[in-house]
Amino acid sequence: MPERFTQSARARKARPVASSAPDDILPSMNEKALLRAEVLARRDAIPLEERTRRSETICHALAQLVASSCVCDAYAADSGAPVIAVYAAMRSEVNVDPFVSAAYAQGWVVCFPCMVLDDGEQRACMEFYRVSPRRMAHAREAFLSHPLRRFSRDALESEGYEPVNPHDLDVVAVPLVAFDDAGGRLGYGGGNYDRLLPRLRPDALAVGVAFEEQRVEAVPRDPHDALLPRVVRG
Ligand SMILES: Nc1nc2c(c(=O)[nH]1)N(C=O)[C@@H](CNc1ccc(C(=O)N[C@@H](CCC(=O)O)C(=O)O)cc1)CN2
Ligand SMILES: Nc1ncnc2c1ncn2[C@@H]1O[C@H](COP(=O)(O)OP(=O)(O)OP(=O)(O)O)[C@@H](O)[C@H]1O
Repeated sequence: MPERFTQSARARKARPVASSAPDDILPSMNEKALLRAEVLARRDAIPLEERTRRSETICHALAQLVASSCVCDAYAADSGAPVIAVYAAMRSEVNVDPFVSAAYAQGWVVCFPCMVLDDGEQRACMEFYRVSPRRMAHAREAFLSHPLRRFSRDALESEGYEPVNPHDLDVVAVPLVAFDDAGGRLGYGGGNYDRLLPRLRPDALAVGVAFEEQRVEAVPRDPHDALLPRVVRG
């Protein structure tokens, strides 16, 4: 698909930022860029077969965590289904496909992120779209295979995809570049999850997923950084 869907494509690599940034934020941005590059190299070095095997273990633990959380208890009482945000793995991220399969098998509602650009806006924002098992192949071609591309909200809507309000998310599996034992987290540098996490309901379960190689002593922390105390790692 779907060039008609796409407004622009940008593959991004971690790199030190340009020196035009204000002095007060430059040190942590450069520190983060260097840490990002170092941890991504460590994650990329895990052989694919091993990543697949360890991803399955992580997914199993994640499914158990969600099933035993009070989020699911609440739905069991009124026979509704929890709304779970996941992601389509890129590069060497933990592959959460086995968790997605388990979620569908439980009848949970599954949502994926997509970078959306509104008319006249410069900055894309991350929205979550519900994807039913029936629509999975369509969604994969439409937007899941291009996590960094920016899509037109109207084009997505005309294909039947409506964004989910973050307030309606019960569980969010957060992709990570790096994390520490104090809840510090680092992503690809878009600030997307930093913006999302404070918008979740207080009772929502946000949980990072990562390989042990992604744990670092301390992630540099800025005022905008949202903490993520829970990480399922393997
Ligand atoms: N698998 C997966 N999917 C994902 C994510 C992820 O981490 N993993 N994302 C996790 O975020 C989003 C895509 N990742 C992105 C990472 C960086 C930028 C980015 O740097 N964007 C702007 C900077 C922000 C701005 O415009 O001010 C840019 O391109 O300059 C965009 C998207 C949504 N889907
Ligand atoms: N809540 C926010 N409001 C405005 N800008 C923000 C917010 N959170 C992050 N940003 C901006 O996003 C940029 C990237 O931040 P940072 O390097 O911490 O991202 P990250 O944690 O790696 O990304 P992500 O949150 O997508 O995983 C920074 O320039 C920061 O100013």
